[in-house]
Amino acid sequence: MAVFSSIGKRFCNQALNGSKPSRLHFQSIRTLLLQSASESVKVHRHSDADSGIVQINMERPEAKNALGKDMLRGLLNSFEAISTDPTANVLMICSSVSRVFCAGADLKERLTMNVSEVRATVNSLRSTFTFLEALQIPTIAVIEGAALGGGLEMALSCDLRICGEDAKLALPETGLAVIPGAGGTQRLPRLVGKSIAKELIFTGRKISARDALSIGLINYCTPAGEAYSKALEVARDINQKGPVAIRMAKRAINEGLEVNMASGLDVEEECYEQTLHTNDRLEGLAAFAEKRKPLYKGK
Ligand SMILES: C/C(=C\C(=O)SCCNC(=O)CCNC(=O)[C@H](O)C(C)(C)COP(=O)(O)OP(=O)(O)OC[C@H]1O[C@@H](n2cnc3c(N)ncnc32)[C@H](O)[C@@H]1OP(=O)(O)O)CC(=O)O
Repeated sequence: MAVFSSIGKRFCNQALNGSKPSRLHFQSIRTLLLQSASESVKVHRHSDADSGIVQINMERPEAKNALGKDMLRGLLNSFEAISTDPTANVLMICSSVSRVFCAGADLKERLTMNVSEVRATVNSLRSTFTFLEALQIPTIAVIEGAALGGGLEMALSCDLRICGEDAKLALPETGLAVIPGAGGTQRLPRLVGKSIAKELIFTGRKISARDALSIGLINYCTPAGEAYSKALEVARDINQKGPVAIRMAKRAINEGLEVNMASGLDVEEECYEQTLHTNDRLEGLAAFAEKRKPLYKGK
């Protein structure tokens, strides 16, 4: 489905949470509703100079964006569609629900499941977030309010995390007598180190955006309500770069960090090679020589 829409004032929950609005809240951001992946997941494409920026909005207010079956299916469908779209350059994952990014696993649905259904659901959460992490394009989690359990695990699967200062982040699963099962035990320590990750997972403690910034869990802590504006600024910056270069830089970093330095440098060489034969590389040099902005086509 493709419907022109404007996500202007309600593009993300920060516009609804009663906090002081930033200038950007009053801009109408023109987007195209590409896909209603499910009742609770909507995919928008930004237009004009921002085409290349794709945005997923989670919209399940009655359950604070908890990851029930419909939401999870919608997210996976969206990620799959974006993975095959050569014109998508950067993805922002947002919430349309006030004061919450995502409340994690759907605990009411979970109550009705037997052991094998729980196992299948957790496996599905884990594989969906692994798919998200493996997307070739940069991904940004835009967090205002609560990012808890599976909600934080989704954000951990993104490349960047940008939070309003009222955000609260936690992996509270041990308080429910389970462990973070959607990648949290693996991605959190890789990001913040073993010792801090253990403390956060053992205690389930909620931390503020400022504390999250200080331990390297997030990239920016903005004034409350301004995470979206900052994320859009970063997305616009990325969207203007050579698309093949951005994909190759992400691949080189992700694959290189899983191996030793010598093999990592081989990965870098292989990724550089992919940029060598693009018209965009020549366009970058021509634009420099002609003192103008480059116009990249992703080829
Ligand atoms: C991925 C794996 C595990 C997990 O993710 S475990 C889940 C971890 N998440 C939580 O423990 C969060 C629980 N929710 C809250 O702490 C709060 O609801 C909130 C998100 C901080 C919001 O608080 P607020 O006061 O604004 O709202 P309410 O608490 O009144 O909630 C409104 C409404 O939403 C329902 N709800 C909230 N969270 C969930 C949820 N996770 N699942 C289902 N429903 C949720 C809440 O019950 C209220 O509904 P009512 O019918 O109105 O009571 C690993 C693995 O998979 O195992």
